[in-house]
Amino acid sequence: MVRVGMIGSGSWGTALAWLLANNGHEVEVWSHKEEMTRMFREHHENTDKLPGVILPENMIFTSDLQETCRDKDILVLAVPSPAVRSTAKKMKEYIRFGQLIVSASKGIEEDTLDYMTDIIEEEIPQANVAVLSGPSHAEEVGRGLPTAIVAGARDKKAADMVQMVFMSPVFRVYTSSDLPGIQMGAALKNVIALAAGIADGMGYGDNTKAALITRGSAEIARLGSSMGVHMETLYGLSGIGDLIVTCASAHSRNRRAGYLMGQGKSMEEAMQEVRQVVEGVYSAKAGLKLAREYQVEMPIIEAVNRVLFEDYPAQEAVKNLMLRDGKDEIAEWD
Ligand SMILES: NC(=O)C1=CN([C@@H]2O[C@H](COP(=O)(O)OP(=O)(O)OC[C@H]3O[C@@H](n4cnc5c(N)ncnc54)[C@H](OP(=O)(O)O)[C@@H]3O)[C@@H](O)[C@H]2O)C=CC1
Ligand SMILES: O=C(CO)COP(=O)(O)O
Repeated sequence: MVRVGMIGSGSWGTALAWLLANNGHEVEVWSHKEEMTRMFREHHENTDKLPGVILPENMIFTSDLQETCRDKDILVLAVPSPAVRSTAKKMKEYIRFGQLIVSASKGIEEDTLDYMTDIIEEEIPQANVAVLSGPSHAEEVGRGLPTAIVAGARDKKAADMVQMVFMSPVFRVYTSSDLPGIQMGAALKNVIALAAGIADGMGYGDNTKAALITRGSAEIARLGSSMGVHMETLYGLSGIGDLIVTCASAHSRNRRAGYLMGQGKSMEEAMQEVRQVVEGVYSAKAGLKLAREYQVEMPIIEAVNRVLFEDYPAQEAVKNLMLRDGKDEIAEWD
């Protein structure tokens, strides 16, 4: 048994708290609003973001960040990516040297192009930082449906610790040393999922979806290759695995937001209707900045940016993607 502090109590923090409690660990859950803590204390359930997943009676809920960080073997940071830096800043003074913090958030910071683990390391230099990522919708993890995921860390001991703590008969955890590769796939799949959702919303078919997933994966691989991440990671659980689930699942908020935009809603209207964090909207600009910095062609990411931020009609964006100059898939002719 280890003591875990769950920092963030949206759908993902709630599902992970449920999983870890089922694994026999002592879990304390921090919410950034008192009203959320009251909801958890009263119902032992996140009635707003993950109804139906009942947390144990003995689980502690609080809005006191210091209390959640104190005396914990592991802290899991599961807040939306735009809130990771500010939350890490607040945590800093409560973290002891070498304390393990696992990032469960998916995103790239727009201004700095930092991954979530970079932000945590910058803000809390005394921490030992890891990441957990892969195809894992909270709605399914919270029902105990078999899921496989990757735990990444710079040192093997930290990755092994995360694997040991999270692993269960319904949650299989692989370890990895490729922190950038894991987080690049995690952030950019959300942008491609917006495109897949837009295509669904416009009434396109499975062929279109398969094309977006495959060519989206090619874009991410091109960038990954320029940035020196491992291709195995991008073709693994946190890359193609998460890309598939996010583009296809009915649970995906990114796909749903895209769907609403494909049906004619604005980005703001779609985000409001989804009522949960749509990370692809925050990572889209970061993806485009990286493409420009590393001079990599990323036409789908570019098209999503135009539709999101320039009011560009989705129909035109699809037409432009289809009518780009003919390209090779492989060009090793004799
Ligand atoms: N849901 C999933 O299936 C998975 C999610 N993730 C990742 O987990 C992260 C969290 O997403 P998820 O739990 O799904 O999001 P949700 O939309 O379910 O919940 C977000 C929660 O974060 C709270 N919040 C908003 N701002 C802050 C802040 N500044 N500090 C602390 N909490 C804040 C929200 O509260 P309020 O009501 O005030 O907005 C809300 O309770 C994201 O990066 C996501 O990509 C990863 C894997 C799976
Ligand atoms: O990252 C996720 C599943 O692995 C969640 O994706 P959505 O944010 O699109 O729901």
